Amino acid sequence: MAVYTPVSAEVLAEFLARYDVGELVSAKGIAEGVENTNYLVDTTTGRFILTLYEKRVDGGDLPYFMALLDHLAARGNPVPPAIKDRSGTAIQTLEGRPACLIKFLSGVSVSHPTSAQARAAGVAMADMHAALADFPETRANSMGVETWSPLFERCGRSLDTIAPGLYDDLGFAIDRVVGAWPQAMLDTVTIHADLFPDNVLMRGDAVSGLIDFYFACTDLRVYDLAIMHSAWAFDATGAHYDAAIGDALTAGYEQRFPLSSVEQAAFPTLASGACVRFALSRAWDWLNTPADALVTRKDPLAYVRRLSHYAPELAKRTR
Ligand SMILES: Nc1ncnc2c1ncn2[C@@H]1O[C@H](COP(=O)(O)OP(=O)(O)OP(=O)(O)O)[C@@H](O)[C@H]1O
Ligand SMILES: N[C@@H](CCO)C(=O)O
Repeated sequence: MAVYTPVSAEVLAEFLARYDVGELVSAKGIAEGVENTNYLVDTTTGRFILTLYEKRVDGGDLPYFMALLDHLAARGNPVPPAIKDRSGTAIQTLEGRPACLIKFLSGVSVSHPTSAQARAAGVAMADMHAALADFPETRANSMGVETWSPLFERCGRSLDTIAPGLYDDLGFAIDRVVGAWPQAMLDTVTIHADLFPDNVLMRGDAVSGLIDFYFACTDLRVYDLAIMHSAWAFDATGAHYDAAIGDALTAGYEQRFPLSSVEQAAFPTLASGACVRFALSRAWDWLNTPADALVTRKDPLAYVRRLSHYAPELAKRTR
């Protein structure tokens, strides 16, 4: 589920009256997603997404995210900008939450992408990076390399309740990956930082939407590709790597940004960093979400297992 904050039809109709979008026809909560409340809203003029930002999105970051979406949309990237109301305001407050009405994009996110879809998604990421080259705003990565050790320590020995020995194994991996992090050697740009298959909408083999920019930040460009690679090229358990998908994704990206020898050499470390980052955020959520909550908890171990592919030297310490 992802409706943390209910919005009644009356309140929504009043909210929509600020915009030139016609009148409310129907609204229903969207089950996918875990971070924010999302409604699919139909009006007499079209279809929209209403997002109410929950705990993980800081309202103070919304102007950055919305400027980023406007920048990309203006350059032809398939992203959903927020709709502005009659006074030109995009970021609103609804039921005590920051909220935006967002352009609806057609397409579906695929759970098992084909090579052709992975290639198209790699091209779409490269197009996005090219379009962001002149985006002037910056935002620190709230899940960046310097946050991993503190978050790891906040999880603490409770990690061993997820799997015996996880505290020692993940701590070992974090030390190695952070120690080898190639920060100064690579381009720093604006990145999406969470371009999982569920954040790419597709129509057939074509990308029709890139969504969920709420981790977007200023960080290493090839780290964005590494995050995407780690998210797309494994089965759900994280134990099985699909080389055809990984290669297609990278080949699509390299049409525009061929990886230099330095980037190729850094890639396993960057991808291991992605494994650490998502293992940690999932572990934190796992430990802090009651087992009977309506939200489906994501498996941290699926990311720990991916480390064996990118960093076999860490494998003996991971499962
Ligand atoms: N602009 C859009 N156009 C069409 N569908 C959208 C749009 N934005 C969101 N959706 C739909 O809503 C779902 C949830 O959106 P989103 O991934 O942004 O939510 P979230 O709670 O931030 O999720 P996540 O767990 O991925 O962080 C998506 O899977 C997609 O089906
Ligand atoms: N994409 C993330 C969740 C949202 O940040 C994950 O699968 O762990």
